[in-house]
Amino acid sequence: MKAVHFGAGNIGRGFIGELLHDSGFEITFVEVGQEIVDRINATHTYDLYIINRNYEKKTIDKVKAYSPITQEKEIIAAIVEADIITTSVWADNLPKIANTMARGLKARLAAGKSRVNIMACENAFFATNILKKALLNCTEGMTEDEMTKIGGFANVSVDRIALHSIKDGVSVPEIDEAFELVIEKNKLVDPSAEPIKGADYADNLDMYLERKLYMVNSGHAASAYLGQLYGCATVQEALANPVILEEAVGTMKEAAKVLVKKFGFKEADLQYFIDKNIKRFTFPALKDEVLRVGRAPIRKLAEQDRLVGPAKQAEAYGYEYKHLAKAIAAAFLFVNLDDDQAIEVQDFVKQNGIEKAITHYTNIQADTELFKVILSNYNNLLHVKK
Ligand SMILES: NC(=O)C1=CN([C@@H]2O[C@H](COP(=O)(O)OP(=O)(O)OC[C@H]3O[C@@H](n4cnc5c(N)ncnc54)[C@H](O)[C@@H]3O)[C@@H](O)[C@H]2O)C=CC1
Ligand SMILES: O=P(O)(O)OC[C@H]1O[C@](O)(CO)[C@@H](O)[C@@H]1O
Repeated sequence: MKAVHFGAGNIGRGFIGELLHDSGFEITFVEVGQEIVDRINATHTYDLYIINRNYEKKTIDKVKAYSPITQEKEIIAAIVEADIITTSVWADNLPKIANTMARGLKARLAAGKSRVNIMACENAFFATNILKKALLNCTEGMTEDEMTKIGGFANVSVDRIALHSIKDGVSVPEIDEAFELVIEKNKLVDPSAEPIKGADYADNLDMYLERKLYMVNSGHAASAYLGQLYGCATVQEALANPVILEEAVGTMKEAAKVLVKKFGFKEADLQYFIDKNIKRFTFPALKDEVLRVGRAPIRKLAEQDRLVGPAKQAEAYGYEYKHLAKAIAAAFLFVNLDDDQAIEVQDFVKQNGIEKAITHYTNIQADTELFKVILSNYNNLLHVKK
């Protein structure tokens, strides 16, 4: 079986690549980083390291890689022959891969090939739908009809901590042993076939996506943003501070209350889920930088994303959101001179003031209680900043 995966980064090689390999796929990566492409093609293998098993090495074989800049013809040919197509390039980059993927899918249609499962494995709500939109709107412009004829576009929820270190000048993935990949079953080409071993298959993806983004990612983001304010370099350092731990767990609990109401999750199950994830975040051998976990704050402050999403829903249900509001306020103070989004937020706040920034990035209106709580937290946190 053959897989084409766009993005040979931490999740691409460290998570999706591993599962595809273990499910019996030969993988063709499509990757803009030439050094990663060359490294993969040098041996047609790559290594990954499992953090919780004392960084045990695992070698993934039967892989090759193409550059989308110089090898589009080869990528199109690989898409024609693929049994599955996946991505992990960042949701914002999906429009950038759309033309090549559309050309491949159109060539596949022309060749009379069967429908293929397509999944965008990104931390975003219904990322595969975002990819579909990009395929519709790109200059290559696929129609809805063409997409239906050639693809089973299944959304997924992606949960694994995948970091990297640099070995011989190239990044190598380091992964947490625990993971969860939930696949939208009814959108698959054959809903009764389970193409990726180790994944879960569900019809109601909303509840799993919200549990992942609004609980795992809210607590993680809160640790990163507050951690930086308290002078911590890693999430592990941050969560060793009981004040930050309480805030991070608080965001997860506030989100959990919403999910119990909305989807009927059992409170005890979500409490277990919180404890399990705090254990994952604080695993002693893990050194996860607040700069990585807090990266791209504009994406993380968006209305539907990990902090504002649950806060708005909590407000609508009349539930508490004080921890989420504090984490949102802290995100507005996140500094990383290597992160374009962090720079943009800081510049926007400087030029327009925090009030305008809150509404601009979160779409939370100034006349709401949530807005006021975020604003007062922001002003208090200015004094904490180290
Ligand atoms: N790292 C993690 O622990 C987790 C990451 N995710 C999600 O997975 C996605 C990827 O994250 P990471 O792997 O951490 O990032 P990464 O930066 O390590 O990997 C992304 C890869 O995509 C490549 N890329 C970017 N644009 C491309 C294009 N146009 N064509 C081909 N390749 C392209 C980059 O060069 C890079 O190698 C993101 O959406 C992230 O939110 C989800 C859960 C956990
Ligand atoms: O990848 P994002 O959306 O920037 O989120 C940061 C981190 O959150 C997690 O999904 C888990 O909390 C990661 O491991 C991830 O990389």
